[in-house]
Amino acid sequence: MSLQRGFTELLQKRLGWFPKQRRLVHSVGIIGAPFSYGQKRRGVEGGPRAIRDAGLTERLSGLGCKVYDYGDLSFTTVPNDTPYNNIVHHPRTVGLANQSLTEAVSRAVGDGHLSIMLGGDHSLGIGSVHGHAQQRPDLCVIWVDAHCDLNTPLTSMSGNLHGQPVSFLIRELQDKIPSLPGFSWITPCISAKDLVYIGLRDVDPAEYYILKNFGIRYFSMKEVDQLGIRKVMERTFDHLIGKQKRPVHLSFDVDAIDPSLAPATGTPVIGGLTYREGMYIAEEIHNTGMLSAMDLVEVNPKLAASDEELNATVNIAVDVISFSLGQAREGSHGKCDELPTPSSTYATNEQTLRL
Ligand SMILES: NC(=[NH2+])NCCC[C@H](N)C(=O)O
Ligand SMILES: [Mn+2]
Ligand SMILES: [Mn+2]
Repeated sequence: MSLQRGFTELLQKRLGWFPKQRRLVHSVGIIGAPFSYGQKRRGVEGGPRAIRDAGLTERLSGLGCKVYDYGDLSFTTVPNDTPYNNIVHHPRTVGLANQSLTEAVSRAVGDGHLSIMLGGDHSLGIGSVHGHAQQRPDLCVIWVDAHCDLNTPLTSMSGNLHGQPVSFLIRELQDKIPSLPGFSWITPCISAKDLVYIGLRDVDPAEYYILKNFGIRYFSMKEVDQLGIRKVMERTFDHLIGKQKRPVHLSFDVDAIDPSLAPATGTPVIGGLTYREGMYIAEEIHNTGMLSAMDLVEVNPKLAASDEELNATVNIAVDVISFSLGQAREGSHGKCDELPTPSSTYATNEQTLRL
């Protein structure tokens, strides 16, 4: 990308030569969600800042996206937020955060943007999908993650709500979900058939029960190995989109990528997606033309053992977003629409020199 931009800038400076107006790819709305109460390791609230500092806006603008930054949401820590059932931590704080995220995502999509939510922990998936669904009730969800985040408040062994968001979203599961303080506003908004997982490799017993008994489609790392990422994506789209196009919500947990590549995250699991598999997923989702909102969550700068680890993780996060928004390894149209000829080069060079 920077090579391409560098080339264009060089042509502009040296030759006074301008390519045709770049094609506008997307109008995107960025929402920062610096939130960590869905799990116990502080630091993941620094995700939005780290991802922005790595140049997200510039990368997206360079792709031709029109970027609108809604800034960071400010979340309230509810006092006396006692655990539900002595297990589930910070229910009121997590519930309230997701309520305001719902509004923010709904507004961004309502304003005509493709919503990009920067987490924060994955409990934020509740509000992001919920807010998206308020505008696009026919959406489907691709959840790229080492974990399926499908525990209910009654099955969670960790008590962390970032391991439970999907259970609040699926209609068929609702008679299994207790009423949690802080969560009364939620209405489930997807069916089990509207969801596909990619990258799973750490699934709890109750989560496996749900995957199997509710007919949820998933491609664990085993299927990625067996089929290859190309077939995984083909089958994902066959299942979710088929002939009837519909909006896609991509919820990307950075721990889907192998921890040797993206180590700064709270629940790393060995044996993850390669960089190339991660980018292939993002490229193919972009190619559907149906991406309407996405999440990039669980980047925890405080868990990086060095600057290299932090940069590696954050750069992958920016790459996943950029590839989902149209960056392509083969290069892309609209960057260079015509080549300068010797005569146009000469003429514009003269002009530049005279100025
Ligand atoms: N978003 C995540 N990183 N989730 C990890 C969840 C781990 C575990 N299954 C749990 O319920 O606690
Ligand atoms: Mn997750
Ligand atoms: Mn995960």
